[in-house]
This record gives sequence, structure tokens and C-alpha cells, in this order.
Amino acid sequence: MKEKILIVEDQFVEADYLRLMLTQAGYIIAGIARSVAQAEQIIKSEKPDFVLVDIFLKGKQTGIDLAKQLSADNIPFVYLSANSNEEILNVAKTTEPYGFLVKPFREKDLLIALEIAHYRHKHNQESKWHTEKQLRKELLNIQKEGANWDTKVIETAKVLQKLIPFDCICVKFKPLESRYYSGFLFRRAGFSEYQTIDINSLSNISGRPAEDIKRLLEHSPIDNTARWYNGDDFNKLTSVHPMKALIAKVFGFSSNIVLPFITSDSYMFSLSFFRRSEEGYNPEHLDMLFRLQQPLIAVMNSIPANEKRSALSIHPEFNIITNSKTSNTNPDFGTIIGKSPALLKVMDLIGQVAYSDTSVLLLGESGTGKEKIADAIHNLSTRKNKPFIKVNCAALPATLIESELFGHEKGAFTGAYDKRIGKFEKADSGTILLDEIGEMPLELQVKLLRVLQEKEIERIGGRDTLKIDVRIIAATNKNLEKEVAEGRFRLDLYYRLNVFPIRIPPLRERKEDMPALAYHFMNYYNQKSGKKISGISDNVLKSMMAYDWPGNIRELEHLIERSILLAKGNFIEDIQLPVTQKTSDADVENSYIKTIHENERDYIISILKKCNGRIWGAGAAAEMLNIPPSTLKSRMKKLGIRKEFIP
Ligand SMILES: Nc1ncnc2c1ncn2[C@@H]1O[C@H](COP(=O)(O)OP(=O)(O)OP(=O)(O)O)[C@@H](O)[C@H]1O
Repeated sequence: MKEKILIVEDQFVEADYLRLMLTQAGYIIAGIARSVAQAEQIIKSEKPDFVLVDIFLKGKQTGIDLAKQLSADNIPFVYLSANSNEEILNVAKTTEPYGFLVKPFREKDLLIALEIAHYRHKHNQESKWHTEKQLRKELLNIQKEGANWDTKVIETAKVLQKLIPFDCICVKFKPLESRYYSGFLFRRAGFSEYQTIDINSLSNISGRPAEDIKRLLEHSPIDNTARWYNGDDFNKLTSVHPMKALIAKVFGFSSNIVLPFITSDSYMFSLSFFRRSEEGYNPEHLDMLFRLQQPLIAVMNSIPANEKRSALSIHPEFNIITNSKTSNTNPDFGTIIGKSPALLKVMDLIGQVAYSDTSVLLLGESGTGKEKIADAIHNLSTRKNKPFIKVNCAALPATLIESELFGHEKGAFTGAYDKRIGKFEKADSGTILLDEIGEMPLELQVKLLRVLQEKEIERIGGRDTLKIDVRIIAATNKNLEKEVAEGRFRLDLYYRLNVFPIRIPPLRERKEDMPALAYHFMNYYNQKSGKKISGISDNVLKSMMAYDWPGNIRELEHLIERSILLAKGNFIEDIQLPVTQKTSDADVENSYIKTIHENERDYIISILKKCNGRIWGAGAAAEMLNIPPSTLKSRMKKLGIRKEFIP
């Protein structure tokens, strides 16, 4: 059965047009709302599966305000807009819509956008469900293992991090009848690395005497309600909670979520998570914590009473126990080097998506480590012992790529002397990496879409359809939205691949990772070349930090390799960094985010080009865009598109 859709659109004609298109396609219309208030009422009474929401609406509240509520209620939504204000577009993006339809759009675009929104929503749910299942298993293992209690707490924090992101976690506990807490404060220092903060180190970092901090603790209220605090709520919380205020100030935290619970041996626990981002937590995180409450209680129950007592007896009022047992080895991530917040964010996303079968789209400049990240996703997945096939779509000639991907039967074409098994078939039950997906020819994009939708392939010249089970990871350094706008990449394929995008930041956005990467490559090329270089001089490191690394990690790797070969002594004292070029026009164009108007303009121009500038008649632009020619003419006028511009 098709979903129930709520249309939130204040333009009567447009809303009615949408209703017509959707009803014809078999959707049920939950209602048409002209304002956010009306939409909220219909959501309550009709419980729609999807919402199509215009950004600008009558009244004070915009579609973006409604979107925040929809996100919190886990109702997928797609924006409709013809607005060109870039600032608003950027705010809209932060609400994580499931799609974006730029007016005017064709019926086909609307239906594809809805289908994709449905697919993305379902896969998001599935991926969360898989992660949660995995997480419960891991908590059970922690509960069963005989480790001492601080190890158990660290392990629990590591596990929770996959679903509840945090930069710091505070675990507090006390016997029910007691006034005083004992606790642990762990700050995240790497993917699986935690730095324990005790009162003395907090005193050092904040510059306040340890005695003062103890007093702050005594005057801070107890967390006995499960709640999250973002933005203003967080500011209010810190105004009445001096200890949280101190931690927030010292480490720059802006949001907090708390889960208190009672163990069967009558201890009161509270887990308090902090993040730097202002919108760090939402009701979904709280739901998740509630769902995990029982396994968490079981872990805390498994800590023997004498260990809990002895932890409390160290300091009767509050004790932040020092723990030197941090770990930074994480075999699952292989040799991904770096601990910058930007890279940790990527690792968190990998951790969330790896266990499911969701398609992943890796976006990033050349040399940022997309292939390395793809390796990590495969190795963390349940498919890790199955084939992992990599295809570079740019390296294959257009004439070969089809048979390379899908295979061919003997005699399928001149030169096909033998049957050939394609990459997709080879990857069956495993993973395929489609690198440089932006280079895939348009004709093949249709076939790829079919694999994604139907999970089946046909060898060239073959009569049978073969069912395959392949997880797809696609990677590109191109701006796919631009490729779509210019007619080189199919919109439907783009949406299908864009289910779980991961943007890998360029090296210049995470320079703090550079020294560790440089040393990593130094050790690697020492081994390879038999040299014994023991370090990199401060001057070299400084000039490396000042350089922009347009070639990213690959460029760094090559430069270190060369410097090792050229080094005269035991130190890298010199490095030949290219002189930084002035940013070229092409770079500016690539990094420029287009406004909705510009996107719309480019899209209309690309269609006009395809129709040789024809607006009226069969197969002409208006028909392709599925809008009346007069509407197209007025859009063209508004967007400054003149027919003579169309080559
Ligand atoms: N975080 C990392 N830690 C260690 N090595 C890395 C890291 N990221 C990338 N590398 C190394 O940098 C080199 C380039 O990485 P990779 O080939 O994965 O980049 P890419 O984004 O796929 O590039 P392209 O788009 O050009 O294919 C590889 O040798 C890879 O092993």
C-alpha cells in the first residue's frame, strides 16, 4: 500500500497540482496544510507517513520550523522550494531532509523523490536497528566478562558511542540512601581513546584550585531525570549546575543528555553525555537510551558490590577516579590514522552504517582516503569474509566497462571468445566499490540503477537474469549535484546512491592529523627502503602545517616517501613543498555552493540544450519538464535565460 502524504503548501494551485499528481500515482493524501499550525493538527489526527513541505508558508513559522519537529518525531519529509536564498537553503540542509525538490519540477521528479525518501527512511531505520542489535550483544559481553569495574565503564562508553555521539561522558553513582556520588569523567581523545579527567587535572586545565572544584561538586544538583539539553536549555542548565558549567567552559560543550537508573543492588547511577555541537541531542537519542536501559543496568549490576564500595570509599564526597587504561588500538579501522574531530565524525558514521547493507556514498577530494574508508566499512561489516571487489569507473574505456561490470556470454559480441564473469557477479554476497562513480557513462547508469533497485543483473548476450546480493559503496571526488544539473548524472541514480553519504574532509580541514600521518608514512617507508630515519624536524613539520595540501593524504605520503629517499642523516630536515598556487577559477567554481535559483537555471538550460532550445511541442522542453510552456517562459524570464544562450 502506498503511503499517506501530507502536503504543506500555501499556494492553492500548486498544492492542488501536487494532490492530483500524488493521487494519480496511488498515494493517499493525509491533508493539505497552508501553515505550520494546520500541519501540526493534521499530523496529530492523520499520522502521515511522509510530509512534502514548502519552505515559505503563510504565518510566522516556516517549513524549516516544521521540519525540526518532523525530525524529532522521525517523520520523513521532502522540501519543496523555489527560493534562492542561500542562507535559508543552508539552514534547511541542517534539518536533514530526505529530499529537496526545486520548483518547477516534473511529475517524474516528484515520484522519484518520494520513492527515494521512502528507501532512505527504511534503510536508516534498518541500519539503526542493526547497530542497536550489535550494541546489545556487546553490552552483554561486557556484562559477562570478569574485568574490573573501570574497564567495564570504559568499554560501555565505547559501545554507546556508536549510537549516542559524545565528546565527554560522566558516569556517576551512589548508594540510594547516600548523599554523595562517586564518578568517572572521560573525555574522548581518539576513536576508542579516552582521557580520564580527575579533580587535579580539571584543576590544572581550568586554573581553579582543587578545593574549589570539590565545592562546586557539592553544590551541583543530582541528575535524577532523563532529559536532553541543547542550546538555550543547556545554558539554563549550566546556570544552576556549577559543575556542568565548569566542564562546559573548559571543554567547550554546548549540549548534554542524561540517563539515570537504579541497579538491583540499590545503587543510583547517572550517565551524562556532553557534545560540543549546540544541537547535539534529540528525542531519538533519549529513546535509544531508554531502550538500552536494561542492558546498561545489567552491566552495572555485574560489578561486584565490594568494587562499588571501594570506589566510593576513596573519597566520600565525590571521586573522579583516575584511569590510565586508555586504548587507542582499533583493529577494525585498520591503519586509519588521525584523531581530529572531523575524522572522528567520519569514523562514527562508519561505525553506524557498516553493520547494515545500506549503500554508502563516499564524497571527498582526491587522496582524502575514500578507498581506505571503503576498506574499513567492508571489514567492519558482516560481509568481511566475503569478496570485496573494487572497480575504478574512470580507468575503464566506455566500451569495456559494461562487460567488466556485468560480464558477457561467449559470442555476445565480436571478440567475446569466452564467457566472462562480471565484477558484480564476483562480488556476490560481498561488497563492491564503484570508485569515481561520477565518470560512469549515462547508458550504464540505468543498468546500475536496476541493480540497486531489483538486485539483479544480466550478462551481455545472456538471456537469464541473475539475482545478486551485493552491498554497494560508491565514491567520487566530483560534485554530483552539479553533474545532475548539467545532465551528466541521472537524478534517480544520484538519490539512490545518496542514501548514506559520508563526506571525507580534506587534509587542510584536519591539519592536526598531519604530524601523526607524517610519522606513520615515515615508519612505513623506512621499512620499505631499509632506511633508519628517526624523526622529522620541527621546521619541516611547521612548513607542512602551513601548506594547504591540495593533493591531500596521497600528496603527503609521496612527499614523505621522497624525503626519506633524499634524507642525508637520520632526520627529515628538508621537504620540497610546492609553492602554493593562487586558487584557480576552476577551484572556486568547484567549492562554490549554488543557490536554488542557480540550480534551477542550470537544470532548465540543460533541458533546453537537449531539446535544441525548443519550448513548445512534442518532446520539447516544457513537455520534458512537465509544465505548461507559458510557465516555462515566465521561469526563463525570471531566471534570465534567453533562448539565444542555448547553443
Ligand atoms: N587516515 C589515513 N591514515 C593513513 N593513511 C591514509 C589515510 N587516508 C588515506 N591514506 C592513504 O593515502 C593514500 C590515498 O588514499 P585513498 O586512495 O584511499 O584516497 P582516495 O580518496 O580514494 O583518492 P582518489 O579519489 O584519488 O581515488 C593511500 O595510500 C591511503 O592508504
